[in-house]
Amino acid sequence: MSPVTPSGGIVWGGRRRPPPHRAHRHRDGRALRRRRRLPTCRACRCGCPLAAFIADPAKSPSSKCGRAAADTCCCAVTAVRCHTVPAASSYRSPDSRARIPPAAVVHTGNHGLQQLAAHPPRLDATTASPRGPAAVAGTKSYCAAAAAPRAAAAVGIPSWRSRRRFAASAASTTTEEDGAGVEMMIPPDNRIPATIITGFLGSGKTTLLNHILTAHHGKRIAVIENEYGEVDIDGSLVAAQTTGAEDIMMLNNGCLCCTVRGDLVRMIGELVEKKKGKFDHIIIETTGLANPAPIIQTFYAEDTVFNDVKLDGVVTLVDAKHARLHLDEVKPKGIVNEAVQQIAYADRIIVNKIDLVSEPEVSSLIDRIKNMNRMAHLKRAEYGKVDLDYVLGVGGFDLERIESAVSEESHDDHAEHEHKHDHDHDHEHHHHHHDHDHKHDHHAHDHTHDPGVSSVSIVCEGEMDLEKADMWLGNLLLERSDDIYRMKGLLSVSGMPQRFVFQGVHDIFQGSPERMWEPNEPRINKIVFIGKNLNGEELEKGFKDCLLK
Ligand SMILES: Nc1nc2c(ncn2[C@@H]2O[C@H](COP(=O)(O)OP(=O)(O)OP(=O)(O)O)[C@@H](O)[C@H]2O)c(=O)[nH]1
Repeated sequence: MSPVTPSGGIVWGGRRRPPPHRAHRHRDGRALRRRRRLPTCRACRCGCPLAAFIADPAKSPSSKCGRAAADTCCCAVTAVRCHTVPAASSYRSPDSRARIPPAAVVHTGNHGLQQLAAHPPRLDATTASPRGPAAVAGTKSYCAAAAAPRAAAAVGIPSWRSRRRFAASAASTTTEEDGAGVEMMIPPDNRIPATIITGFLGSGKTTLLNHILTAHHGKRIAVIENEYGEVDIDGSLVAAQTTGAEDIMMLNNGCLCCTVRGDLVRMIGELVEKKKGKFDHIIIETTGLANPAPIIQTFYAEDTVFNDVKLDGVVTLVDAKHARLHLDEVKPKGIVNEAVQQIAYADRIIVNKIDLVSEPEVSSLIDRIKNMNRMAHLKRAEYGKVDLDYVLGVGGFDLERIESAVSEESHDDHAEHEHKHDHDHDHEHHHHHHDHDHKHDHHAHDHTHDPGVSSVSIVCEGEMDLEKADMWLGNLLLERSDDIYRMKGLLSVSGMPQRFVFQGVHDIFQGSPERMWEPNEPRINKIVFIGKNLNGEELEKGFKDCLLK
């Protein structure tokens, strides 16, 4: 289930079920052995099999913060959050089981894209686009009553089949369900932005934090500092250098991504409750051994966090001298390599300590990092000295910035390229991305240098068949959501006058129609995946098969 977020996006979570005919067949058409019926989530009735959560409670975002996870899937946590999204007023679903924000576009499990196409945002009479002047003015209008049946569907619909039927009828009905001109205003997204600073042990996180805190930016920053041990060394290092204007909260004796995640939720809650209005930004410094994924998920899965705080970006420090050692480390099966994860989830990467290595060493490290995460911007630095707007106000999880994220995927290469020119070094330039600037055909990168984590980007012209795209993405996430760390895309959907943007972290997915396509604008689809063992050719084929023939 999914709400429209305060910024107008749609969020949903949980494992998707494939349509029945697919669920009972292997890809090659062989019939599957009949599956044992698994208990399903009781809280949101999404139909998610709970086996994974029962077998591995750690997989449930709720389990770490003390909520019972036994009969609740990750969607249910999302559902709780959905119902408490602040809104001008709230809609009570027909069965009165849940409060739904009035403009909630509640997805129907497997047909998020289709639902969106059926009910794109209705433009305000005074606005040209939901992301145009309306967004600047901080208002967006959506069809209110259209949310009602979807909300009902979300809280009470028992099976995938009926949800699908509902989606189909919603798409074709335009009378009372559409609310006949009733429009609701979505409030602007006033949630407090939060930045996660991560990076391996000693990479320069605290140094960067001090650089931010001591700079003149006019922002009032609250800091949550996580230390593995009981003694808050970093806390004193940070505190000693600040003017005392900022709040520094310590989270000791555990790592944010596991043992003290509940404390993070509590701490953010406290900050918001007691000090709202007294700070403009939250910075969270993780331990050097943190896996950012569960921390990112906390921002979506926990009401107390989601309602008041939005994740702005993940900034990862990489120690130019020692990174290779950590990236090369082979971990036992099932254990993640934190250094790799920290790069894979980053929106901004700072290759720090470049004073300690030669230029060719930095360049080859940068090439390697870019192969792992092509979406993140990358800068070199000494002592974390970067412009503040490089790390604050990133909008890495903001749908309004998706386009630049997927388009600038190539720009950074150019920036890096220019950088190389600046330094006038004699080494090879890589023209990896130049091709697609000139032919809007296809292009997929499957970087195999790092067998683990890589980026795959696909660009192709044409219009997407919504049903096929929905099915493809649904099945992909069903099978591979553990391996797909980040995903961002911009789609040209057949019949949708706006561009459709989306971003996801594993199976938490956020999407929204964006500005109108210009009359002569080429209908180009772009999608970028970052994940483990990605097969670029397979992804490209699956994606291109969704194009209207
Ligand atoms: N030579 C050099 N040293 C640096 C640079 N950046 C940071 N350092 C030093 O590296 C050491 C570790 O920096 P920190 O900022 O504490 O690193 P950290 O990532 O917070 O470390 P942990 O909290 O232990 O994970 C400190 O002594 C810094 O002064 C740099 O660019 N060049």
